[in-house]
Amino acid sequence: HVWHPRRIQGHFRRQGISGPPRRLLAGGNAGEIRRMYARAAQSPRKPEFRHDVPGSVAPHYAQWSARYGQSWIPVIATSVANMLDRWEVLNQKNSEFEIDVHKECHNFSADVISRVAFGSNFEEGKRIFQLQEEQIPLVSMALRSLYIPGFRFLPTANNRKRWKLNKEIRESLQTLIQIIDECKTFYFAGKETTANALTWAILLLALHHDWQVKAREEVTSTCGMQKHPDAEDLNRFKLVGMILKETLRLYSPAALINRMTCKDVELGGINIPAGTFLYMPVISIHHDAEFWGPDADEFNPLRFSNKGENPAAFFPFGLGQRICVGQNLANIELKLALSMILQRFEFVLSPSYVHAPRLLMTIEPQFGAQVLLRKI
Ligand code: HEM
Repeated sequence: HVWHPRRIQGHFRRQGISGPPRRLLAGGNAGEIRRMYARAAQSPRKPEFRHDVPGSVAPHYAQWSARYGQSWIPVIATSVANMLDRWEVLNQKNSEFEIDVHKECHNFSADVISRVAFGSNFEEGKRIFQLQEEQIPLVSMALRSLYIPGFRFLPTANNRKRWKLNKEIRESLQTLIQIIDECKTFYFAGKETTANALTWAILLLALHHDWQVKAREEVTSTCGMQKHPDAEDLNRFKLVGMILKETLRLYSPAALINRMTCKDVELGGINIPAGTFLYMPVISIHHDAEFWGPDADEFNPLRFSNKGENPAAFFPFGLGQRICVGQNLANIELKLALSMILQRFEFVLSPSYVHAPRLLMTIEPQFGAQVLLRKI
């Protein structure tokens, strides 16, 4: 009873998440919560009919979240900082040095999804990510090849390899937690998409140096060159936000969204029978000159400067009931990582970078994303 809360508190502290101090033998923070409610109830009645409800209804949340912050940001910032510290070590001669940011971004987003969703770090989840990475080309091939009913049950070499990987992933996760399939989606959806979005954002800013300079100015004028951005800083990063949207438009990691009709439907005046496999071509809609104008294929973050977005033309996170549950996390993660990279490094494309976007479940640079960095 006494040790368990301390262990839990230690567990969160190690991940950079602090909270109110624990009171020994007082039922955790229950006493403090009771006092906060009592104070809220005694505070003078307000003459006006105002709607600032949370302070009276959830006083402990209002006060603690203001004092200790919301949890993702410091955790993710620690993860970015670890990556950037490693980059600095590579830069011992204090000159320009090359990094494949594609690999780096994958390790980073793997670390983040492990920490925020599973409470472990990348080292512990490594085997699961390796196995899922091996699965990507197999699944990608299976999706593209001719469909023969029952084929996926035949013991072909490819299928046997898929089954074996699946079994190993399942066994690795079983030791961690019980809701296996949800966890597989979380690991995969949380890592690949975000890693590739960050990779493309870095490549685009390496190519468009003017935007890199403007974005860096925005970041450093808001929170300097040292401080890890907090939630309020992130809200002020308008240009960084526009750059990320433009990245998600041009290189939408989820390039195609699949659906299978479960009953006969009519769509746009066409009858579609049950069991038809449909693609929503997100990437093509994001590049449609009819909607975006003649510069649809150009990098122009300004197009996101004022007007609200049209969800029929811009939906990198999907739409409707199955919209991405990780959208919020992804946006915070991308903004934090990009702004912290801008604080510490200047970068240009390396001559060894070869532009070859390809779809392998998500859109990735086929030969890596080599950029030359220089510490600021
Ligand atoms: C830039 C990053 C990301 C992009 C572009 C993205 C995109 C998407 C899209 C388009 C869908 C809908 C798929 C469909 O309708 O069939 C989706 C679903 C999903 N995403 Fe993301 N995602 C991103 C990051 C994340 C992260 C960080 C997580 C993990 C926390 C995550 C977890 C999920 C899950 C669990 C679903 C399935 C939701 C459901 O079916 O109800 N995603 N994502």
